[in-house]
Amino acid sequence: MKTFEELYAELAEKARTRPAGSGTVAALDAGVHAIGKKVVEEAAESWMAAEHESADRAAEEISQLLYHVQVLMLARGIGLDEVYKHL
Ligand SMILES: N=c1c2ncn([C@@H]3O[C@H](COP(=O)(O)OP(=O)(O)OP(=O)(O)O)[C@@H](O)[C@H]3O)c2ncn1[C@@H]1O[C@H](COP(=O)(O)O)[C@@H](O)[C@H]1O
Repeated sequence: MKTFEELYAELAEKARTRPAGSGTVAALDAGVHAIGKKVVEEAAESWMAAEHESADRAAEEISQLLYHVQVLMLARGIGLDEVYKHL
């Protein structure tokens, strides 16, 4: 288990070191447009799971949404603080 902040730190490190086999590195290389499409796809899956499936399934889809949102942030060079200041 990891927190939102711990996942962001892990993904930022992947972006910096670019290890072979990293899905995050592949997503970053695909670019903002492709990442944005994944965000929308996972948002829809989160909505459908919340409406029609168990809370655990919805939580799983939401975790994937949060992952792709973080990848989008990294692709645009947006840090956690830049988002938090708007909360
Ligand atoms: N938390 C996640 C995470 N959540 C979602 N995903 C990606 O999002 C996809 C969502 O799964 P779906 O089944 O909904 O999508 P899919 O359509 O089957 O998948 P695709 O064919 O579109 O890839 C997964 O296949 C993963 O590619 C994630 N990929 C990585 N992480 C974590 O990110 C960290 C870095 O991962 P790597 O960069 O791969 O090393 C690790 O701690 C991972 O656990």
